[in-house]
Amino acid sequence: MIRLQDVTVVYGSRVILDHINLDVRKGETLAILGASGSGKSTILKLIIGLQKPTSGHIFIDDVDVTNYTEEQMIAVRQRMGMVFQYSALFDSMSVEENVAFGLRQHTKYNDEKIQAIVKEKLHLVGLDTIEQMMPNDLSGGMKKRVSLARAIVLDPSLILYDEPTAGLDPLRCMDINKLIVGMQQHLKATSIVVTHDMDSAFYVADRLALLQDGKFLIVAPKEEFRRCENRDVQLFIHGGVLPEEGGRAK
Ligand SMILES: Nc1ncnc2c1ncn2[C@@H]1O[C@H](COP(=O)(O)OP(=O)(O)OP(=O)(O)O)[C@@H](O)[C@H]1O
Repeated sequence: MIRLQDVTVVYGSRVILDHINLDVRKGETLAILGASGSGKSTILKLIIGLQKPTSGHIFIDDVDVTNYTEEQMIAVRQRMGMVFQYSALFDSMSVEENVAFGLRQHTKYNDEKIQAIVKEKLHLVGLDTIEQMMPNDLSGGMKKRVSLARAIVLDPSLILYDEPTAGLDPLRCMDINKLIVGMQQHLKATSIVVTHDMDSAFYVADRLALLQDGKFLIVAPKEEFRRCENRDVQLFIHGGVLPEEGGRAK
């Protein structure tokens, strides 16, 4: 579904991604982990075409989109839903207008149909009867849900999540984790989740990828990732402190 082939991204003299390869399979949820500044968001930007690689190729549904123009990418992006860090809702628009945005931009549906779809998507993320509220009146968790409803409004085949649980308390994090799994099951979409949150990654993902020094240290199914004996992987899993220093991890 998504392939990054020998991709390098250089900003000035800094190599952010160094000849990386990644396949994201249709229908799976892949979590991309890594320290701050390791290039996780850059990978999302490459996939949605907001960033071009310095070298290498990006394939979406077997089509090489590396050299697509912005106009060509707009059509590709319609098959993608993006849940931004901090929700990125339009503050001057109601919840309904926020969720309807993609429909108004990319379809010719009448108001009645748009309202029905907005209602259905809000219901899917567990928010009923809040269409007329403004983003500033919503809690952080509700904003994330609205952001997710907006992302799925065009029934995307790929959903990209940038730090979906950032800034939420543990209960709200679990709400969002359950929603991510629910969306994947309901829409049969492929999902990529960029996160620092190990618990969230293990909850939502089929496979996990860890970026370090411009490369993937490991890309593996959840259990294989958990059992990986590489010391840096174990340090990342355990938040920098190994359970038994000198124990299993090396
Ligand atoms: N347009 C740009 N020009 C120059 N440097 C950039 C640009 N975009 C990102 N960077 C740098 O590239 C590095 C990787 O950024 P990126 O946002 O992909 O990291 P990240 O892993 O998502 O970090 P975080 O977890 O903090 O969001 C960072 O050091 C960032 O400052």
